[in-house]
Amino acid sequence: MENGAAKPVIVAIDGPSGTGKSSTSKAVAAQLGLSYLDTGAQYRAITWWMVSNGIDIEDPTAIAAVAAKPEIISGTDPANPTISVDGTDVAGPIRTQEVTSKVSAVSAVPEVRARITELQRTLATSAEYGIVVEGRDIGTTVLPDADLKIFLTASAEARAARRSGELKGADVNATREALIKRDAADSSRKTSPLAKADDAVEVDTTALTLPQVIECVVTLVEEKRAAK
Ligand SMILES: Nc1ncnc2c1ncn2[C@@H]1O[C@H](COP(=O)(O)OP(=O)(O)OP(=O)(O)O)[C@@H](O)[C@H]1O
Ligand SMILES: Nc1ccn([C@@H]2O[C@H](COP(=O)(O)O)[C@@H](O)[C@H]2O)c(=O)n1
Repeated sequence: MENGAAKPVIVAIDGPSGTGKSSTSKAVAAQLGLSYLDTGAQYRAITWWMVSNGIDIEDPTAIAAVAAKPEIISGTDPANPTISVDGTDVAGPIRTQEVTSKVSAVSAVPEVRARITELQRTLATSAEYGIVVEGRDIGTTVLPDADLKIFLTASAEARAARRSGELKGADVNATREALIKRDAADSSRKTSPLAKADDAVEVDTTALTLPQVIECVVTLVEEKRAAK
């Protein structure tokens, strides 16, 4: 950990599924003494609540009507990121296949995005030493004035291989199709789609190891900090 007397720095890391956003962001934040926010976990948490409360995921009006109800709390320590809904730890349940398959429909609802975006901005502005925020629309919508914006990419094949390794032998082709489907839904929604900000630095991670990506991002953050 290192934070010294440096001014707070806000880093936005966006990109499609499986490009390494969470692994990279957590490691960079830990190495530089910054907070860390996984915004996908927040969208998964509200999706988990909708499913648990019998809300019809195919009905955006029904989702919008209850979007303000669940209390979602994110812990931003990169060594122990937490996520709870109405006081219940949902770190495990939000990673189920059911939530993964439904999250894009819930996250496309404008009232859900407005609610979650507000939470994200509050956390980002209150981080004492700065924060690494990872998601799909951080550089474009949530924190358009971030000090540094990174857009991670990787081939669908590399991302599927990474994910199926993580899911202990899941079928690579099925995993690849599921990733592509979720990216298409996230990129084509009307409100705040997955997109690279014009001023983001694009890092193609296909041929890079995770430590190489982390080193690349740490260097970019240090350069920004030095220039502040
Ligand atoms: N450069 C890399 N080389 C090899 N494996 C990697 C690399 N980056 C990440 N991984 C692995 O790929 C998997 C997905 O990474 P991670 O969860 O960080 O991606 P993500 O972009 O946050 O995905 P999602 O948006 O779906 O949550 C993890 O098992 C991680 O360890
Ligand atoms: N800024 C964001 C972050 C995430 N989403 C939605 O959440 C889903 C899950 O994200 P993971 O990173 O945990 O895989 C993602 O597919 C998006 O639907 C978002 O909309 N905006």
